[in-house]
Amino acid sequence: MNNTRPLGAGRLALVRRPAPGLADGLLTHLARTPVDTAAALRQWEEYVAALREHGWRTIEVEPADECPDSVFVEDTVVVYRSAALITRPGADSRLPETAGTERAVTRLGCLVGRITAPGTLDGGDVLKIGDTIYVGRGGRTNAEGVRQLRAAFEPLGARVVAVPVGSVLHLKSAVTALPDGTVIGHPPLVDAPGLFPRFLPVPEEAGAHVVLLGDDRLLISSAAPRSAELLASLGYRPVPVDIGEFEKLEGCVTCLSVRLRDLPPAPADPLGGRSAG
Ligand SMILES: NC(=O)NCCC[C@H](N)C(=O)O
Repeated sequence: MNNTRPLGAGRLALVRRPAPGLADGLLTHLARTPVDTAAALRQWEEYVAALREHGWRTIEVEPADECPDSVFVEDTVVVYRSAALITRPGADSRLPETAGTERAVTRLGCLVGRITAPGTLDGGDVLKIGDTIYVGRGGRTNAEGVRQLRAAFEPLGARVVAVPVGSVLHLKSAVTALPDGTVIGHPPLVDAPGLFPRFLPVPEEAGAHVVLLGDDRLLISSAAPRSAELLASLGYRPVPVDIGEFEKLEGCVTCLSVRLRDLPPAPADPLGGRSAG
């Protein structure tokens, strides 16, 4: 067994540089505390570096400097196989964020669809586990958004499961999944854990969010050391990152990137295929 991972071998993540007005980002469940924009930029750079160090090629979506929340790029698109569904964010101030994301996924050769009014859907409400797509129906994603997601992806082979979300901003503020499909979450914030076939409680809110870096590595907030310890005890290798300035704005490790899978190879791309983990 060896630990080498070929760099640039098909793992691709979209990221978006923080807007100058980041500190004015939306808050729904948290009280506002001052955000240090310079520290946030450093944290974002370290987050991007962590993706790269673990074999991900990162692509910067063009900045949306007029939108304070644009760094949370995950909310603007949902990718399943090679189809990219551009969202219609549930907060009006975030609507202009999608245009740049659409240009980025179009350049990557995705089939592009759009959530249209009156549907709303934030990417943070969508958790994919294999061909099962859980979608949170909450403050940002409405029933019409769920219907449009189903109509877009079920013909491609997905099964869409709607999950009520009440205590947190997005479904993925409450739960994410381990590489084996086990859903993890901090119980006080998970409205319906029984909807998931396997559910593992974690001791911290920030410990509910992991990004699968590949192999057994999990990107996790440094604000969740006890959850990281739990995951390490299960044979995973947590990779902690400090995203404290984004957590003040109800962000988490998942929402700062969009990991792409199953994209067709782009002929002009010297790296070839992009099947991501
Ligand atoms: N997917 C995510 O977890 N996104 C976080 C978005 C936070 C931002 N302040 C918002 O309220 O839209």
